[in-house]
Amino acid sequence: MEVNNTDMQGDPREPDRPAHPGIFPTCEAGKSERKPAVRSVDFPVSVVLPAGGTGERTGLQTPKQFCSFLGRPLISYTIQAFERVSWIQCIVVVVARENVDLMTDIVQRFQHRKVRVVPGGSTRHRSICNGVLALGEGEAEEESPAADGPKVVIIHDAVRPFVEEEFLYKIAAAAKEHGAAGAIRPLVSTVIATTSEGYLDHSLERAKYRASEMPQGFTYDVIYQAYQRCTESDFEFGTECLHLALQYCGTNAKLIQGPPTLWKVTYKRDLAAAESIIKETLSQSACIITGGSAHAATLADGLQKAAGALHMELDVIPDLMGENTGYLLKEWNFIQISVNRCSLSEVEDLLKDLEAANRALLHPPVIIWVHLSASDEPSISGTVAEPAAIMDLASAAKLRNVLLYGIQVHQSKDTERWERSVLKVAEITSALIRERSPALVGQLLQA
Ligand SMILES: Nc1ccn([C@@H]2O[C@H](COP(=O)(O)OP(=O)(O)OP(=O)(O)O)[C@@H](O)[C@H]2O)c(=O)n1
Ligand SMILES: O=P(O)(O)OC[C@@H](O)[C@@H](O)[C@@H](O)CO
Repeated sequence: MEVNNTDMQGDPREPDRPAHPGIFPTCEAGKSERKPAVRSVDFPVSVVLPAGGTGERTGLQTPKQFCSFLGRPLISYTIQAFERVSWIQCIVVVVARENVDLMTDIVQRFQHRKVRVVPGGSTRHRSICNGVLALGEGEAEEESPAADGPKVVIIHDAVRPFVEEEFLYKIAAAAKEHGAAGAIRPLVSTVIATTSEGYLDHSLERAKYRASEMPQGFTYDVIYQAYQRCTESDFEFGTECLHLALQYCGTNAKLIQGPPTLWKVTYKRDLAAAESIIKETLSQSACIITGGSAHAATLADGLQKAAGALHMELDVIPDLMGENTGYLLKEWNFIQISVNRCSLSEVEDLLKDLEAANRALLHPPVIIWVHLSASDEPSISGTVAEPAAIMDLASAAKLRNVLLYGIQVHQSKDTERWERSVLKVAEITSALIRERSPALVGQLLQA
């Protein structure tokens, strides 16, 4: 099994690769061609997600792993990042005893698979140890774990939601080969030692050091024995599993430089950053449904031309039939254009399709109903949309975690005015998709 060994030799000042938060399934229909094939391991791998902390440094009452973004707790995003990896067998989530019921409810509500919830301890090491022991429950002897335990255990802070499958592969493969492996990142600040009086004692040469991040991987027997042999002081004050492997098992971890997305949510500002990344990732594309109307196709064409400046990729289709049904499985944003048709039947059909695809559990899909009044086309049912109708339908959709917005636009014969209207539709659409604001749900905005 070939593990890419250049990761460690990378220049610590190398330009960071663009953030690719791996929070969405890489196997989404129709998008898999945009992602390189991911590699798979051929040995059993399980995961321990320590989530038993209180998140004091956020200053919030709610532990950060349970803070919600777009209706889902942070930990659910992290679990999703692991459960979508086909070669991961079991995910043990370790939470404070008082949060076991809450965590069990989250697992059920978001239909997470392969997950076990176990009570944590008073420190991170104690929680991780509980998770490791839970994986090996069975006929474990003193110095060796249960025979049916996993070959490799990946340990990953539950508050690091943006982990990519390819990097998990690298860590698991290196752990299998070397007994332990860990993610590292270049240091941003220089590390200094202080005197007891609070003065500078000395500083470390930054180029020689790295920040230890997560995920980390261990062969099960290494991490199991490390926790069997470590001291109470390790349990109480330690922060580094790689150190335990070296200190108590003589296992020197292979270090692999990871992408910048491995950062840990620690402070309140990190929660805002995580929400921004999640929203950004959901907002990169949209599907315009024209219903086969020439006027709608003209508007769609104008929106596509404006989309580049709005950093969005727009696909235009007449309907969601045949091969276009794949959009229901891969797209998060839909723009339904109705021409001189105040009936919301097309939107109602789209809502039914989305419900059947069961996507809204993971993230709130967005539907933007664009009512285009074209003066030279016979009106089917009035030329002005009824605000109350869309408000009512949007309220019903919200209960199913689908966000429905409306835009009213008139196709002017004056080219300049029409171009301005098209640009305004593009700007409103982009903002609605990017922000997914609950406050604007059911509103009929004017372009
Ligand atoms: N007794 C503990 C303490 C921490 N953790 C987990 O270890 C990870 C990294 O720890 P950290 O970022 O320090 O989380 P908290 O301890 O919650 O944060 P704070 O120190 O601000 O309270 C988190 O997912 C946290 O939930 C744990 O499982 N059990
Ligand atoms: O110290 P904290 O509990 O905030 O976070 C844990 C981190 O120390 C840990 O995730 C990495 O440094 C890798 O060991």
